[in-house]
Amino acid sequence: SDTQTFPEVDLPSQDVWSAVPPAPPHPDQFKLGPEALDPAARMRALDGLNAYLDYRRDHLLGYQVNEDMNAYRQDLSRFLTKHVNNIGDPFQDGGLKVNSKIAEQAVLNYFSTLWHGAAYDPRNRESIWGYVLSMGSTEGNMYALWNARDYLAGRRLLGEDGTDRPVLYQEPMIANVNPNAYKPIAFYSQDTHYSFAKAVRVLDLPTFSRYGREHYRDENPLGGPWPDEVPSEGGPEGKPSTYGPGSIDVAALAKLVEFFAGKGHPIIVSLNLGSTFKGAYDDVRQVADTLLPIFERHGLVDRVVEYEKGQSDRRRGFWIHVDGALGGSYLPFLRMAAENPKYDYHPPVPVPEFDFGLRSATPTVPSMDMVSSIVCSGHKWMGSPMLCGVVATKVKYQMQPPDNPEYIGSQDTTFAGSRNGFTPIVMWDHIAKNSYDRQVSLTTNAQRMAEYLEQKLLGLQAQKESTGKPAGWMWIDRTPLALTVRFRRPNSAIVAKWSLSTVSMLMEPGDPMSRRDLAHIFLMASATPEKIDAFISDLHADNAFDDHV
Ligand SMILES: COC(=O)[C@H](CCSC)/N=C/c1c(COP(=O)(O)O)cnc(C)c1O
Repeated sequence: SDTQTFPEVDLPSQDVWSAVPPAPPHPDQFKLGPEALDPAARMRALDGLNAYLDYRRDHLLGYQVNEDMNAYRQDLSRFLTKHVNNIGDPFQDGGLKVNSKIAEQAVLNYFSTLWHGAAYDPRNRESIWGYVLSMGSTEGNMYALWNARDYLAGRRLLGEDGTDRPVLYQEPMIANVNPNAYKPIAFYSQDTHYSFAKAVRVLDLPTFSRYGREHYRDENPLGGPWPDEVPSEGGPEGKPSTYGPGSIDVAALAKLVEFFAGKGHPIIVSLNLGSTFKGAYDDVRQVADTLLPIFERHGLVDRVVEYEKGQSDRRRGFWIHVDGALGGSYLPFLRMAAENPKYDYHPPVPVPEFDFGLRSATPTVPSMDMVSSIVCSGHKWMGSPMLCGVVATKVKYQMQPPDNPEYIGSQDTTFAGSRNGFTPIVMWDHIAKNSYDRQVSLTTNAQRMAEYLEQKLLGLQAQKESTGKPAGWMWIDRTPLALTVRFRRPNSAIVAKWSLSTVSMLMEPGDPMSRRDLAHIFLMASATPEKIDAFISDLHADNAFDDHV
């Protein structure tokens, strides 16, 4: 336990669990027009919205959000008296001096160390560059896929601008030997967050599924029609992946990657570290060790990219991205807990490796760093009143930006234009208050809360079974080390009260009789035993599962 005292969780004093939910604000109260609102009416609207959101905050269980605002109000409200904008590169001060880049740099270097990379140094191509996101991990994932696409498409790297004309998306010389040399293909599993379907659309980056259907129609190495995404691991006794843990099927991924690498394509693989519905962790170590021999076999470990006038550079032909939206910010501490006997923490399965320190080798390829980019959200595990996060890659992968806007006094190396300057301060403050030791206790406590919830649900299920419900009636399931537990969807009132996230799943694809309506709870730092008990007591009501069979 940490000696440092911490402010109490920033929750209202009233007894929220039995309180009647405040009415949602009425749209008429918020109608805006040519005239300013009467001051009293304006405050009534804001007061009503605030009371409503306080209640919703105190009952949020269904999403990966830590609602403990950790006294940011006391310490950081002064930064709301100015517009703070980190436009441009985080490590270049730029022309807009009202920026918090000093905090952003500290946050980035903290994650570089946490993810076993070297702190940023533009002269060290292995060091870690990144920036604090103005959206959430959707922005980070989109940026990482954009970086991967252009890196593998042979576009010019940052700093390769010694040419006699502006290097704006200069194309490489198309290798006449391999017409697919600069046509990267993206792979991600069926449990991947929907932001990837959006990102590949925005970037016009072909997935193996799209490119396979368009160019290799009847050649799916898995047999049958091309699947939309890489299959996730199957369930027990050969059951489909709907019964599975939610992690990627590495053997299936290897077959698909082998096929496209064999056709000469460079490869982009995105892996989940805390998948959206099941909280599963893809086995990054197994993927890296399995794919490296394939990359080596097809000349993707080291290749020459040639430009006109005899210019060229050497780079790899593959990119592994880790979507650590959820797990990127707490798994390092779970690993510390498992590795240091002083914490007396014994995980049920090994804590996955995933970061820049992960290296693979083959008999003929010496130790090689395998992860090219990592993302994590700040508003999930850490907790933040506004969206934020970190995207990180290595200096050696940075691309020449599309333009060079002199008027911002910095290179335009990020995704956004204006960038949030408040959230780097929030992330900095969170980190400054939470030592590694404290983080270890927070993350092991979350594991205990997940186990606590699971036991409570199993107890309720036993009661249901004793009154005639079939065995396993509540469909309770938890992937090992996941921060979420999934179970039968309760009635709509309970779903709304606790902001549960729900899905309807055909457990046997194509069989409507196998439909399960499921909900899940994420055990974030703000999911206290009192909150869990209050939720469980709602499930004991006779009608708790009424409007969903
Ligand atoms: C249904 O739940 C969600 O969509 C949540 C976001 C809402 S909770 C903050 N997950 C977002 C997410 C994202 C996108 O992150 P955000 O853009 O920060 O919402 C990327 N990757 C994974 C594995 C995710 O789970």
